[in-house]
Amino acid sequence: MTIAFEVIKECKDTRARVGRLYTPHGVVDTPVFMPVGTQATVKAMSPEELEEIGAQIILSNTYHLYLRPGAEIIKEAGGLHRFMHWNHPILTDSGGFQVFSLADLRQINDEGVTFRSHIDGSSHFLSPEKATEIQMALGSDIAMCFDECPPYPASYEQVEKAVKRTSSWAERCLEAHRREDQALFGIVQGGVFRDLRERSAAELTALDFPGYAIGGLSVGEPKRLMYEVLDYTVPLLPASKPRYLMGVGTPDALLEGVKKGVDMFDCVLPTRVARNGLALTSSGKVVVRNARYARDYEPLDPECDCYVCRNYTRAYIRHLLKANEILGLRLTTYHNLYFLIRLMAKIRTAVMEGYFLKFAEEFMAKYLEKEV
Ligand SMILES: CCOC(=O)Nc1nc2cc3nc(NC)[nH]c3cc2c(=O)[nH]1
Repeated sequence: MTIAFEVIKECKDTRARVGRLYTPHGVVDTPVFMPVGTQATVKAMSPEELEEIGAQIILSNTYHLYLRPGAEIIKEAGGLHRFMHWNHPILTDSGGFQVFSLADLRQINDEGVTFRSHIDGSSHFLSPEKATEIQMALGSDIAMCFDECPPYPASYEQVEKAVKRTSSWAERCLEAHRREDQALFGIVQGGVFRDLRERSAAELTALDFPGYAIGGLSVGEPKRLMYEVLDYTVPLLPASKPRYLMGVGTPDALLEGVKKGVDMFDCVLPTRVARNGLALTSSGKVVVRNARYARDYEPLDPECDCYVCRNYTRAYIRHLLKANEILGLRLTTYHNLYFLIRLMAKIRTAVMEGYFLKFAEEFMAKYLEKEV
């Protein structure tokens, strides 16, 4: 068995659950937040710092690594774990979403996708088989099926077409997948249409994947619509397998997703907003670049016990960011990742000890009470 998942504790009054994901590179306690390491690095963080922060599993992007440095180099280097010196679990996406959102798409048909590289304009073709081969070469612990994620809003016909393709491409990925030490997860599409979500889930669960992602969300739809889709989509997935909500998210969305039964999350938010000088704190967002922090000698988050909050002030980090000093980026990123990973640890404890709903309510009351 390349991957095994066990539910350790279920919440009484919500769908939240604590689980354990066993992978070839180690065990992952869920619910888990996965830092995004698009180009084989979580921007501005070393693997040792990620371990210090408590990161259990990271995500890397197939589309990017295929274009640069190329799957062959990473394979020759001994695979992605060795190449980037990260000896814990790695999940790679299939490249589908990236092609749609980054490359200038030349053509998409039932065979696959022809696109021009966003780096040098060269022409490429990605198919379910190719996306699977690349992920086998990278050697991630969890690979994702090559899917079609429609934009939002999208017509019923557009979404239906994407569901059909995603299901047929999922079969082709399964057919092409040959690595015993790598799990392949299916991705449920269907946009915001209940019958299409039901159809996509039925077709994918029939293929008996070891885990399932809920795709096609966090693509610009209102949050309440995302939550509505989760409410009727999560129950369609096998309770004994991990459920992964892609591209989510903010602290409130993480809490809501856990409440609705999601086990795995990824989002560029903590690293991306750090680059804009925004820190996540227990009482809301702190835009530490603002002049109001020039003489603020408090830590980013007075309630945080991370390395950054124990040793640096808002005034110093603001100075670094204003001066475009690399350390400013690093410190803000370190804290933001720690904040989200710590939040997931608190959520796991709250579920284990039976006070998750109370924890979620108290956290949200504090977090959204003000833009600090
Ligand atoms: C992470 C694995 O994903 C894939 O291989 N395909 C895929 N990726 C997505 C990434 C997304 N990020 C967001 N919001 C930031 N929404 C996403 C949806 C998908 C998706 O449907 N399909």
